[in-house]
Amino acid sequence: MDRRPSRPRNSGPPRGRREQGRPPAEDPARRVALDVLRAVRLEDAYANLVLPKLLRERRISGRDAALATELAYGTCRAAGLLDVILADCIERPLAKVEPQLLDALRLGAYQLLRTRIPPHAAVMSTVDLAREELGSRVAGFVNAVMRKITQHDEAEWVEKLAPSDAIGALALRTAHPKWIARAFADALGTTGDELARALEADDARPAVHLAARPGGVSAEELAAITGGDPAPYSPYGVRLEAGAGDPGDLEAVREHLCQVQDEGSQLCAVALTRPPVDGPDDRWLDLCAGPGGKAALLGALVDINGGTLDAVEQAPHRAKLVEQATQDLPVTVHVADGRSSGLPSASFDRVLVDAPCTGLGALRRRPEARWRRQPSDVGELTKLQRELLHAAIDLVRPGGVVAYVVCSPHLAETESVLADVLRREKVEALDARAYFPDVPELGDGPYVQLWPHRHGTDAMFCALLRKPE
Ligand SMILES: C[S@@+](CC[C@H](N)C(=O)[O-])C[C@H]1O[C@@H](n2cnc3c(N)ncnc32)[C@H](O)[C@@H]1O
Repeated sequence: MDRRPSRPRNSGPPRGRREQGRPPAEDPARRVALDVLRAVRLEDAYANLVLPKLLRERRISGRDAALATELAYGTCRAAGLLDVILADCIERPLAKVEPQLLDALRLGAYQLLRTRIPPHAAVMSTVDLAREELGSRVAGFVNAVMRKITQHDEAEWVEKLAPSDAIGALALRTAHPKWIARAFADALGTTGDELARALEADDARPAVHLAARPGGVSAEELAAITGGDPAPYSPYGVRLEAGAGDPGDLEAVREHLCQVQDEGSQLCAVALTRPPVDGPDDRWLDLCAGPGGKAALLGALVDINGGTLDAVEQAPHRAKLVEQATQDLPVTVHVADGRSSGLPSASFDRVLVDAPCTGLGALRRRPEARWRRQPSDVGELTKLQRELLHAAIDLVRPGGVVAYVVCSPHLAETESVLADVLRREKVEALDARAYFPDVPELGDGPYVQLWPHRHGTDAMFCALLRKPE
């Protein structure tokens, strides 16, 4: 690789002389953020797994941890937007900029455009970090690029660089790839400002939601213990403020009184339990159980009535997580492909298919995911989704209920899967809205699509099907 830094466009002579030669400031927060960006780039790591690990290892807490979190997650989330702006400031294509240097530039650009960090501090700290990474030869270049970015605020940059089509412009403004903005538009329509509100909500930091373990504590008690608020819709939900620290550290989570679980996920799991069924109702199945969030909720609910839950998970390490999440519940974990689990046909009263999906509904929680996912992922997943749903319909008994759930609003993974399966199977689609009581804005049914901007949840989709007697 050519190791010369690229020259910024119209940069003139570097203005960073004052900083050159100065020893790098102690800057643990930015250092960690940069290391997260590197792990995401080089190891396909998940930022929300790497960051807490690095913070623990380096004993970073308090304000430094909060800053590292804001910078690491924010930069990952905004990467595509930052790149469009950086590309305008640098003469050569970004693909030709050294990757470590590009990480530092993205981190700096994020600070300049999307935080209240004073510009001089953002510029100087970025120059320092880049110099630590790559030596003094890059200092002038980084300084010049950063100063170029300060010439406009985010809104001005977006106006300058946005494509002419409405969805493309909205995608840039809300830091989404265009294909994802289009998938949201397909599900929501493009009239009014709802698409903009959906993409904006998807670009914001989400609150942490907890689910109180049924039969353990109530949501009100959990709220009092954790300092959160009872969630508006889930009978087990508690919402904590965004940025309230690592929820895994909460004593209530460690003691299995509750788990971290989006309120939308809670609602979809609970919806499976709500349609009445004639006859026995004590054998439930979770066909795609890892890492075990919904299995823990369902296991606790079925336990109250003396029933059992079977939990199938194909990936052995994720099956272990299901075991851990459900260790004191009547749950049997099977490591198997849900399409050929070996479990007996027509033997379960309720079956959940929480199918593998693009996760486009939970982009808020997985900062880098929007830039990693590709449109080509969708086709492969929808085949698996259809096959798993057929298997679930085989496994449920006549009169029993199947919930098909995905964390995505993409129509190919939601309505199209249902349309295809309903053409081939004799099952009745229930009006799922009836089993999300008091949840507003659920559309025309029969399926439920939750949204961050409407419900404050992930964009979970839920269909409920009944097998005829
Ligand atoms: C959306 S996640 C399920 C989340 C889980 N229900 C929860 O609430 O924690 C989908 C899971 O399905 C698993 N999976 C993928 N293909 C599978 C298959 N053919 N059979 C069973 N599980 C599968 C994945 O490993 C993943 O753990």
